[in-house]
Amino acid sequence: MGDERVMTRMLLECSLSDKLCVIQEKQYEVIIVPTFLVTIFLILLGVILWLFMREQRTQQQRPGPRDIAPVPPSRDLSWEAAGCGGNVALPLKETSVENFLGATTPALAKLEVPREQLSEVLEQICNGSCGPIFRASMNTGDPSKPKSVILKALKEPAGPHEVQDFLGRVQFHQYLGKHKNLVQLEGCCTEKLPLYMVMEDVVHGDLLSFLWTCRRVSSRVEDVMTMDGILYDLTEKQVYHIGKQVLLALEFLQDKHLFHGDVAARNILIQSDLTAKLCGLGLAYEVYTRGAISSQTIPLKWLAPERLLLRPAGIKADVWSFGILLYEMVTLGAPPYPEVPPTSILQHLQRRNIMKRPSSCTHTMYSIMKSCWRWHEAGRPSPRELRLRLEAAIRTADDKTVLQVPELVVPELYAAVAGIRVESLFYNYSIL
Ligand SMILES: Nc1ncnc2c1ncn2[C@@H]1O[C@H](COP(=O)(O)OP(=O)(O)OP(=O)(O)O)[C@@H](O)[C@H]1O
Repeated sequence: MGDERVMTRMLLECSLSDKLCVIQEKQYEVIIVPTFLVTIFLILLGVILWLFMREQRTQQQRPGPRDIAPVPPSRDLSWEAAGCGGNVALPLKETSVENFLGATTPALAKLEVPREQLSEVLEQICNGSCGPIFRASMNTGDPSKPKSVILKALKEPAGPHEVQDFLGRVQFHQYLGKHKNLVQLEGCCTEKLPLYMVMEDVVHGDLLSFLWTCRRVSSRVEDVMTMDGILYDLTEKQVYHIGKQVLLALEFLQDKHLFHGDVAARNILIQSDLTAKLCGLGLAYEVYTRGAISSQTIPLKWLAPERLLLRPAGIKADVWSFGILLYEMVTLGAPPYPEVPPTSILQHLQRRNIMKRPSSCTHTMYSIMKSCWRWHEAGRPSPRELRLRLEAAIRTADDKTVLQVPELVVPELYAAVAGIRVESLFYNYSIL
């Protein structure tokens, strides 16, 4: 150490007693190293601030759930859904699908399900708006307990826009989080093509098929029909029970400044204990990304007047459709306004016509339906108010008489009267 000091002093050409030389000798420790450290610190601080401000700017540019200002939907009110990525307006910075997946997937890493875990595809259920929907088996780690899941795939070939839209849908589910009356995202496979959303399997499928299966001649409770552990009968009380769960899901969406946009029996999944789960969240995703529904359209007979008139719509349009859903349930899946052609529905409503009370519907339930079908949104109850009315009605509702409709459904006829393309009905119903 001492030798080193003498050497340094010799190099600096100063004597051992020279005080200034001590400062010069220690300049590395006293001046240069701290200055260097402070400079590094300032550079790091600058980078962090820049990253923070960039993040803030992108968040402001993205129309998030807080700034949803409903704007009118597009003029195209056909019956056909435009589907996944059909009309996504987000700017696409990455040009290749691989680049895009590489840049986006870290955000979804938490949800990533290793593909090896998805052992076998059991069946294709239908073609959804983004691509085929499969039922598959997922390895849970315990070979004796494989789990059945639903895989919503992105159809191939897919371009960057479709990929971006699909990933946006996955992130939307992630944003929504869990609610027991919304179909649940379990994970995703998004690191490479083909892309999948992994959803919980709601085994008994959609409510419309369930309602059709409930149709039968007999009304005796002893003749209760079961299949795969589900009871195919429905009482007034159960109609309220299912309706209440749908309203809880709508309240959840409303709290997030969203609305569903396509409330109908075909978009409700049902479990054997009659737990109802709202699915078909494609339009809610549009509301989330754009603040309004524009690229997809839904069957006209479920739409509130403001939607038919292409005016801004919100949760009260869902309330209108909820009234139609009650009608669907109490008639065991009859098409709404059977005597009105789908394209004349707006004129029909403009003449202030609403559906008559079905014979199977009590006056209490019909008065709830009528409150949903008030022309002006402001006059309709909120989902919460409706739920409270349903909860009050449940207390005195009939829990014994099984709803019955003897006529069986011919899907093609139903589709024509309801104004739905028969291929877009994912029905899976059995005549018991
Ligand atoms: N989790 C699920 N469990 C059981 N069946 C399901 C599930 N998800 C979807 N299905 C079946 O697939 C059909 C279509 O589902 P869904 O409407 O969610 O798909 P989609 O056409 O991709 O809609 P969107 O684009 O609006 O999300 C349902 O009616 C149902 O029969």
